[in-house]
Amino acid sequence: MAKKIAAGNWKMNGTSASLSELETLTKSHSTCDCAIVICPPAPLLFRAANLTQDSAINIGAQDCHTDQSGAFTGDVAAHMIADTGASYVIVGHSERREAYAERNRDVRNKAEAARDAGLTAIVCLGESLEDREADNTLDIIGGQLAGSVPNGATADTVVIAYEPIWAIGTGKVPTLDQIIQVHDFIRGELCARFGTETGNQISLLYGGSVKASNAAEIFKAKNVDGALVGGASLQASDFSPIIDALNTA
Ligand SMILES: O=C(CO)COP(=O)(O)O
Repeated sequence: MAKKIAAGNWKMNGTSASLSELETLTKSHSTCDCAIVICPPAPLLFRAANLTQDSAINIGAQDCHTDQSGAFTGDVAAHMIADTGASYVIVGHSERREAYAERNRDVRNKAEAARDAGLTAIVCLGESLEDREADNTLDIIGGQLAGSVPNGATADTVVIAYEPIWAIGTGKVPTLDQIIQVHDFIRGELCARFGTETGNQISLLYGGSVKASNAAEIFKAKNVDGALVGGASLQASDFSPIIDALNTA
């Protein structure tokens, strides 16, 4: 059985004042059947990790570099993220694939760097609207999965997030059948590549316009082990009911 995970991606939102949202979450979810992960902007990682130490909340970064050190101005290495006390890192988010031309090979290298630093990589996959309309969704997802996930992946080193690009921040959500089709496909590919035991243990998250009002419905789907939430993770009052929906799913 895969671990259930409620993950929040704050993207480029939040300052030290936002740590109060984390404090609220820590208090309202002192115990939890699922893993809760909050990924704030890099400058908040250290304080966020300190604040949530010994709580049910885990902290993650939103990206890492492939190398350990060097002349990469502005970049952050995976072991530096681990050094803040964070335990997860998102890699290959569609916003980075697009804005920074990250290819599958880059994403895989980042996921390997994360693994080597002791972090769990949340590897993001997702098709564009154009891909979906051309009926290429499974081809695209299959290619991203094969190219972005390192060999020897385990449930401790990799989590997969399926985020259709057209559903991110748009309020548009795929039908349950569309989510199920892609998640079943990903599960099958993982089992074929890593064996049934490991393939079934790797958590598969859905992301794209998840809100308190639709979370319970999405979590009903087989092979949906949780969510990667953007906008609705910024306020504890919006994210808490999503965590509760996952807990009771
Ligand atoms: O990109 C996302 C999470 O990584 C999803 O963002 P929204 O939940 O704001 O659609």
